[in-house]
Amino acid sequence: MRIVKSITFDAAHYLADCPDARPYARMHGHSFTLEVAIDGEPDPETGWVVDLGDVAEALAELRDSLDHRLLNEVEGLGRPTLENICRYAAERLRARFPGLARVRVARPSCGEACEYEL
Ligand SMILES: Nc1nc2c(c(=O)[nH]1)N=C([C@H](O)[C@H](O)COP(=O)(O)OP(=O)(O)OP(=O)(O)O)CN2
Ligand SMILES: [Zn+2]
Repeated sequence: MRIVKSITFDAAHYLADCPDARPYARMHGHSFTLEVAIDGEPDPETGWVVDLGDVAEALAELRDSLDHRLLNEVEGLGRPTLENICRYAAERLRARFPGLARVRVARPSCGEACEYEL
């Protein structure tokens, strides 16, 4: 089975060194959604794959590191693309949730998303 939980966050970023001086080379902001999927067999006693309360706790920590920040300054994130935000989240959640199967980061207002299948 697969359980899914998501958060939203708002953050600023810029993508320097773009070809043709694209507008996103300048600092601007987005609302992001970040969704994780965790696979596993439900425990026969608890009836859950993992406690969604634990997932909520881990996602709140992750959100704290991203929300209302300049993503270019977030340590360990690298160039703030959707791809690197997915990787950043996966690196922080993997050890705690070995069944982590997918991280999806989207910018709904732009119709853009990256899906990282682990
Ligand atoms: N492979 C990727 N390509 C691009 C990424 C990315 O994360 N991965 N990111 C960008 C820009 O950051 C992104 O497209 C946003 O650019 P922006 O100009 O801000 O987008 P919009 O104008 O469409 O969005 P608004 O919210 O309306 O400003 C580019 N490529
Ligand atoms: Zn952008």
